[in-house]
Amino acid sequence: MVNLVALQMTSTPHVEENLNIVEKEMATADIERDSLVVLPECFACFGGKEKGQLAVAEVKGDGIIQQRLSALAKQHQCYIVSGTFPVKTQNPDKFSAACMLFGPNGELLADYRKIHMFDVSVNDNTGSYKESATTEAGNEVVTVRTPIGNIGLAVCYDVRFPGLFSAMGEIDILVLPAAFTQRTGEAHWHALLKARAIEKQCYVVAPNQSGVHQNGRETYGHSIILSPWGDTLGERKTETGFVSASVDIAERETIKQNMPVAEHNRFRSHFV
Ligand SMILES: O=C(O)CNC(=O)[C@H](CS)NC(=O)CCC(=O)C(=O)O
Repeated sequence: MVNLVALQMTSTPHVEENLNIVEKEMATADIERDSLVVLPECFACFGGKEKGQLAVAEVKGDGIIQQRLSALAKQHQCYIVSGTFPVKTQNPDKFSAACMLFGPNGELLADYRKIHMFDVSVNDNTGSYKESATTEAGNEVVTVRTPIGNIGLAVCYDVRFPGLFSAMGEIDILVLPAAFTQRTGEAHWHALLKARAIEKQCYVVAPNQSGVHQNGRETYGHSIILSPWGDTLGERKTETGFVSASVDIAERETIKQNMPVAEHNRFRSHFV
């Protein structure tokens, strides 16, 4: 069995404050060895000044956020997905949204950079979003084989693009850290995530930001864990805290044998 865990937060613009919340929540929860703990998008720094994240962006491999998450994974002997945090790029005016996976010995196992930029208008109190103004889009699909299963990494707005998940090929677990807005969350969060769980016949661990943030943005919460059949195994609608589910990855085999969609897919050649 594998213990899947999503941490819901209302992150602030302050890295130290957010790191302390993660460490406190993990200290109080009974995180089993080899659990997969997933943090939400922008867990370390959310909102604040327009370029708040730019100010705290780290160099890959050499930053306080990476060091603290690596140490936390080692301390709890678990896997930690870093939600996202800003990592410096060649462009001094932009960072990339890094979603890193740390293993139970603190080792860096994967480094995904959010591909789809949320440049949209939403009828909420923020109105228009222009993520590409400060964030450099990634361009690499990342999956990683681990002892607890094959893990695909995606972030927030990525969930709307089925081609990314087709390109991932066979995965047991999809992790999807998010900062979904209240408005689009009400409309699309559950439908999109259930669609990914059902079409990929995989588990989905989707921690979201929740509540009203210091910059006035409102995020939807409803962090959720879904089965390969699309059933809700756990959900946390509001407030900071964990949602978890203990699952048997082998259950996927029965679902796939009964409904071998990957083999029946007539468009498979288009992606992999
Ligand atoms: O910029 C920050 O401070 C934190 N980052 C975010 O909030 C990101 C980019 S603006 N949000 C999303 O991608 C929302 C996607 C979404 O809500 C949808 O696809 O409906």
